[in-house]
Amino acid sequence: MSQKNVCFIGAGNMTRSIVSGLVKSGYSPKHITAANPSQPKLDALQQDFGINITNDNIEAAKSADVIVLGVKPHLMALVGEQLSDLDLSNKLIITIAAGVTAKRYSDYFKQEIKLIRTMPNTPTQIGVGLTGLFAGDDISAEDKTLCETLMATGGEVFWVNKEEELNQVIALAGSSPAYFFLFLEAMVESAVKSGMAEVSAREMAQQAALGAALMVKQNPDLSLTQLRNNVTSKGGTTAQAIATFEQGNIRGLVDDAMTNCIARAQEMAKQY
Ligand SMILES: NC(=O)C1=CN([C@@H]2O[C@H](COP(=O)(O)OP(=O)(O)OC[C@H]3O[C@@H](n4cnc5c(N)ncnc54)[C@H](OP(=O)(O)O)[C@@H]3O)[C@@H](O)[C@H]2O)C=CC1
Ligand SMILES: O=C(O)[C@@H]1CCC=N1
Repeated sequence: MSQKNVCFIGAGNMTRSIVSGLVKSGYSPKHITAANPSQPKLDALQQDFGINITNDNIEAAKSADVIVLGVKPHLMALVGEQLSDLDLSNKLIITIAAGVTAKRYSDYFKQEIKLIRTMPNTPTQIGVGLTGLFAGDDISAEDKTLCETLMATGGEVFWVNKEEELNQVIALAGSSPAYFFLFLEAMVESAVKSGMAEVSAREMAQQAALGAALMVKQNPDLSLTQLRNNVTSKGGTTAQAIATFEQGNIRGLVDDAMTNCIARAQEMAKQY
């Protein structure tokens, strides 16, 4: 991969995940800079990955070929204002923010910019992430390849044809690691309530989750229902657990959660 200078504006959770994926895949930390107002997260990134750090967004962006916007959506206007005096015409801007539409960025940065919208997730930090990507017709094949190559260091990439489809990527992959963590939390809480040590309960639940995820991935010809049925003996223990989930309308609950996730992204798109 050609080593472009990449800067991250904002050094929070998602920036850390992407930087980790990049460096672990062999991207030179000398070509990576993170900018953040407070110091501790920057220090941790420098210590863990050897990247350059600064408190100055403009300094970071000046020497960058690629600027990754890693701040919360409500701060995007402020960051755009801060960088608006720079000539950004030769830089590729990648945003990871949920719910800020591509057309808003030219207003924020007060100039036409080359922008690709992405939706990564935190498993990117260990190379098993998924990033949804959207580029308008104005973006060159070269810039698309550059963005894809950078984001693919953290796992799989998936281009969407319409910008609205990124909201489905949020519900399915950007936000969803938190759903699975919630499920594991609930399992561990139940086991602890029954008297098991938390550390043992977590170990068993996490190994079962890992095994289940790998079985799904390694058996693309088996339906999810088949994989579930293979665990579920008639009149047995799993059947009782599954019946309890179904009685609690787990499918309806998941549908509501994902629908509300998408609705929030749509609401944010009007807000920011
Ligand atoms: N977390 C996730 O799983 C995912 C997040 N995203 C998107 O990533 C973006 C960041 O989320 P996340 O990493 O979770 O958030 P974090 O709060 O962890 O990180 C945001 C960072 O931005 C910094 N910051 C605040 N103001 C500025 C500024 N003016 N200039 C530069 N940096 C600034 C904050 O610094 P300080 O703490 O010092 O205020 C903080 O370190 C969001 O837009 C979100 O939608 C997308 C996919 C998944
Ligand atoms: O919760 C959020 O808004 C961000 C986007 C996807 C994951 N975290």
